[in-house]
Amino acid sequence: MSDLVEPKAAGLMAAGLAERAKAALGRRNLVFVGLMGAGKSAVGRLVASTLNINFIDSDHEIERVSRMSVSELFAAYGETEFRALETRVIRRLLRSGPRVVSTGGGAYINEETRRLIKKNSVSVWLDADLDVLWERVSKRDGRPLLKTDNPKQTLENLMRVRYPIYAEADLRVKTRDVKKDVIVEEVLSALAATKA
Ligand SMILES: Nc1ncnc2c1ncn2[C@@H]1O[C@H](COP(=O)(O)OP(=O)(O)OP(=O)(O)O)[C@@H](O)[C@H]1O
Ligand SMILES: O=C(O)C1=C[C@@H](O)[C@@H](O)[C@H](O)C1
Ligand SMILES: [Mg+2]
Repeated sequence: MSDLVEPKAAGLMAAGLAERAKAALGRRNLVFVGLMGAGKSAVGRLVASTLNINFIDSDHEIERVSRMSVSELFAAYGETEFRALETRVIRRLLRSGPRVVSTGGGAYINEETRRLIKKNSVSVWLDADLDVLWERVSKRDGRPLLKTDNPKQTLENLMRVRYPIYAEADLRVKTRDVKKDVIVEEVLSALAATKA
């Protein structure tokens, strides 16, 4: 079950919050899941630098090892092969924690990948409303699943199918139109409240 972190006033990070969050994480990985545009990559990177631990983005790692972009991989091999590669890459990334890993939007939906994440990680679902996601993803191309006649409708359909699965994540933080620092602080507060 996910714990929804209530928004709180933006401000200076509470003294010791990063230390408490890091202690709660222990040797586990912190894994961001959620739909395209939720901010997994952007917020994940900031959380990692705040905690002073390594950050890796699974989409970037897939592109590095395959020397192809995600769009090229989808076009050349299709989604099924992409998912198999994604599972292999994430299995390897999760082997040595603690690490912050931002996953691609579909990673947690894959049963095997989800099982791997549940084994040794704290997962955070960055939850967001359709309009927030749409505002962000419509600014940049390169998301093969949104190359449809009505990408906003496609995004909404994905929300319907995927949100019950993302809800299996350990933590849930509602992202919205606020500074990334506010979301970072809410992630750290949620993490600090977990038991190692
Ligand atoms: N809280 C925020 N406020 C404003 N912009 C944000 C916020 N969080 C993320 N963004 C911006 O939204 C865009 C999408 O974010 P990001 O690439 O991190 O999403 P993602 O969840 O990793 O998506 P994908 O699954 O496609 O990789 C980026 O330009 C990022 O800077
Ligand atoms: O939501 C998804 O299924 C995807 C999201 C991106 O991060 C990429 O991993 C790819 O475009 C697939
Ligand atoms: Mg990303």
